[in-house]
Amino acid sequence: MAILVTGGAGYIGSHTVLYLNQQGEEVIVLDNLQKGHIDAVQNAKFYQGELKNESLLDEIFTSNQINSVIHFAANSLVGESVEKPLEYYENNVIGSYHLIKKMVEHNVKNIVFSSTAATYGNPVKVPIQENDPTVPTNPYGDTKLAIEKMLKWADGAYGLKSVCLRYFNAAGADPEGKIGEDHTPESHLIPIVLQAALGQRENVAIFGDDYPTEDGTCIRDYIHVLDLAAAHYLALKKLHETEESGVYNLGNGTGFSVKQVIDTCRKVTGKDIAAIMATRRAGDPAVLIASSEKAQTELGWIPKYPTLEEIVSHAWNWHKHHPNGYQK
Ligand SMILES: NC(=O)c1ccc[n+]([C@@H]2O[C@H](COP(=O)([O-])OP(=O)(O)OC[C@H]3O[C@@H](n4cnc5c(N)ncnc54)[C@H](O)[C@@H]3O)[C@@H](O)[C@H]2O)c1
Ligand SMILES: O=c1ccn([C@@H]2O[C@H](COP(=O)(O)OP(=O)(O)O[C@H]3O[C@H](CO)[C@@H](O)[C@H](O)[C@H]3O)[C@@H](O)[C@H]2O)c(=O)[nH]1
Repeated sequence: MAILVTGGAGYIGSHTVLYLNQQGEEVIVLDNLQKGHIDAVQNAKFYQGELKNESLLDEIFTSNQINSVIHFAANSLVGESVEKPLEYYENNVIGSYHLIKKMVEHNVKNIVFSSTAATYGNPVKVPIQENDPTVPTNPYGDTKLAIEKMLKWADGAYGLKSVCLRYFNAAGADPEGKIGEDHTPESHLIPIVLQAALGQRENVAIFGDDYPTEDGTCIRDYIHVLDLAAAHYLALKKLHETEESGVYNLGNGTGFSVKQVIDTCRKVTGKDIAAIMATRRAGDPAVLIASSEKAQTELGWIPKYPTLEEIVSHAWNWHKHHPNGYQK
């Protein structure tokens, strides 16, 4: 039996495909390559196409023996979603609707869904627990919450079992350096700081230093991309064993401010990275830190690379050797 990975040519998807290969699983990838890279897909049957292409989904589900789906494909940038909310509802919510509809029709009963810390909005407390209020501060988080709800109702009506994984900030790269992070244009903090370390940018702009945090900059919980990959595999196992749906946070439980991330990158790279102050980016909550106790207890998930130094080192290894990402 095979696992269908949507968005498997993207950053987290490609690392998960690599991890699934290492576990001996057969993997099929669907990606429209709007953001992904074909060279990031290791050892999987590849379909280039859209989530909303129902006839393509029919072909994928009929010509392969798929018993589970891991669903990464989405638009996923907080700032962009504030500027282009309708694109986010169309690609994320409507795209997922077509996928879920086709899963139900083809009797595929298990899905692991990429949700996000952005479903919480400004947390009422940190570390955040799964049953804390979900009040997104940006359209992106709202689309992910809508998909979680669609999955919940689909479980009740059709017995479609889902695990929604609310990841905090994915970072790092394959420790062996085979694949890494390449978003174009790049908007994520760690790759931007490392591009500055490589001299590809003059400096890093810090988006706001007037947040209610110790140094005034936003605090995030950075989690290694391969630890996320491992959690998907554990989530699938749990779905097969228990046939119960669930929602889990995935983070390390430690927060780092933007300034602390830049300092760690300076330390790891040995480069003098210039930073300038800029205004706040719309939609950013001040602090996001996970409690992942539930994932640890119920999925048996233990992050293998929990320190920010390791995460940045693996990212730096990738960026140093692939300064232009997947571009030849
Ligand atoms: N990067 C993070 O820190 C983070 C944190 C929390 C949640 N997530 C979620 O994880 C998932 C993966 O994130 P990522 O950083 O790897 O993003 P990414 O942009 O690198 O990967 C998404 C992939 O999906 C593909 N895609 C998008 N829309 C599609 C569509 N309609 N049909 C087919 N393919 C489509 C893109 O081409 C891309 O390869 C997303 O759902 C995102 O919301 C990411
Ligand atoms: O040039 C930059 C880029 C980012 N930031 C700040 O750095 C922090 C992290 O930003 P970024 O790396 O863009 O990640 P987030 O906006 O926190 O979002 C990521 O993490 C979320 C979960 O927390 C996911 O849902 C999103 O998909 C993923 O992009 C934020 O405070 C940004 O304002 C800067 O100050 N300067």
